[in-house]
Amino acid sequence: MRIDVVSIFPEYLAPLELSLVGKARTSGLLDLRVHDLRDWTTDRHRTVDDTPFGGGAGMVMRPDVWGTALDQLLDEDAHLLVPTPSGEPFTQRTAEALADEEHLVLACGRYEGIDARVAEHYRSRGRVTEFSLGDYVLNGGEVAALVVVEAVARLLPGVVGNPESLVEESHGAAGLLEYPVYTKPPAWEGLDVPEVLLSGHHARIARWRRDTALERTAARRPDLIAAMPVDELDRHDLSL
Ligand SMILES: Nc1cc(-c2ccc3cc[nH]c3c2)n[nH]1
Repeated sequence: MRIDVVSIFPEYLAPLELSLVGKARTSGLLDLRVHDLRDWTTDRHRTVDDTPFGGGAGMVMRPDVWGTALDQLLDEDAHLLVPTPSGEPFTQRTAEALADEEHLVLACGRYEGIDARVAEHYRSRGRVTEFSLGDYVLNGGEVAALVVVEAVARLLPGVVGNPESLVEESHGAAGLLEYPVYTKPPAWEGLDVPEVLLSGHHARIARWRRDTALERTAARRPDLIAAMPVDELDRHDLSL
């Protein structure tokens, strides 16, 4: 998979040289290229923004500079991803779908955002997804790009050492939150590890983990339970 990330702060993406994503790049599993949007400017000051039509505070990123950059980076099978507070939610399902694609291009905005005509223009030429990480406002799209690259890269075959660990995870196939995990020592600060986990009884351990995941999900994310298909609820012995 190839991922291009365009930003006026390319150094923000430096953490993607580390750990699993860094190894995926070195091994060739992931072809990740980070670009400075200002490399596509033509004026002496390398200007990427201007004042907003209609007035208001802040600056807006110019469509022409983005257009020059994206015309160069987007090929016919590329999927343009634009982080924005007004986008559709980015979820594990989104990551799973993106992990099957050949080429992603992440356009990281700053200031008050990117001129709306950029997404509009490229929608007429290929796939564009404006997405949000959640209902809070960041100062730019770079943090969202870090999240997307990590969430997608870890799903690529060969990136995570033990693919089993991708099966049982939060918001995984069961759509439940993860159960709590424990390791040695068995007692710490007067707190013990749940007995069942020391029993070696795999069926009971599996049941405890599923029940605890359900309890956590019902308590912290009732929306996930409400969104669960009826046959899934039945599978978890849940009836609403
Ligand atoms: N979920 C979420 C995305 C953002 C975001 C994304 C891009 C830009 C550009 C300027 N401000 C931005 C904020 N905030 N929160």
